Amino acid sequence: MTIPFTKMHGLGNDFIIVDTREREYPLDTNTIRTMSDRHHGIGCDQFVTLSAPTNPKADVLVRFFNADGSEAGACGNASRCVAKFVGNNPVLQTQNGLLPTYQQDDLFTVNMGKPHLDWQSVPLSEAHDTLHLPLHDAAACSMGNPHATLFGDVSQAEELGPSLENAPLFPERANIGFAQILSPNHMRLRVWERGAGLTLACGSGACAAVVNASRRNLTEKTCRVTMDGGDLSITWQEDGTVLMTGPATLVFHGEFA
Ligand SMILES: N[C@H](CCC[C@H](N)C(=O)O)C(=O)O
Repeated sequence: MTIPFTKMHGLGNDFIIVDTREREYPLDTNTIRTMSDRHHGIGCDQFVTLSAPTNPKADVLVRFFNADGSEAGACGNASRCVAKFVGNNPVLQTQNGLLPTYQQDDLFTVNMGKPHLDWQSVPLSEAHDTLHLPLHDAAACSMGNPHATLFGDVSQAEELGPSLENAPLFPERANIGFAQILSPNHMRLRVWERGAGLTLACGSGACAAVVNASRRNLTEKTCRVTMDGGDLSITWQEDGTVLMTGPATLVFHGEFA
């Protein structure tokens, strides 16, 4: 059986999307890893499945898997791509709850929900102030997936990312953001992603970085985040939820043999 898929990206953070709403496909972890492999398969940072929602307030149920086959509770860039793929401003049902989406011209906004700020929710393996971890003085929060943000030099991502992703402090591993504050409303960010490595952009990582930076009074709650693949606009709203706005690009449709 061949598996139809759609290839999309958000600022170069790329995805395979398989729509199982009309028909099931054999998508075990091995198949996901093979399809995600850039040499033996199609290649992507994350693999995304769409299925019928179980919540009547949602339009589509979305699951996110890293290239290593591990499941992620959130994926901001992929959420914008799913909003474009499904159309009509769908509400996404995800592990992190219902995410409303809005399109304006060629930009897509996803309400990524509220960040989780306590150590048990990140999660950490022991109690710590999530604003100042005993690990490069990083700040941590969850956007439905674990994020740690280091403030300083973005060039350290490749050097420090692998060990920090797997640090004992992160029992579920973590996405590691390296942020440089440029102004109260602008930062540079690079993210070493859990299960995927260094990506050109990370939507949930950009949300986490703005939440963490504003908690430390390093930026305002509205901030432009410039990553290797381009810019996202992030706003941590008064109601506690985080808006992320950026592009979503369709690359091609295909069939995996
Ligand atoms: N690229 C995604 C993040 C994937 C997160 C995944 N690496 C994990 O949490 O395991 C984004 O745009 O938010």
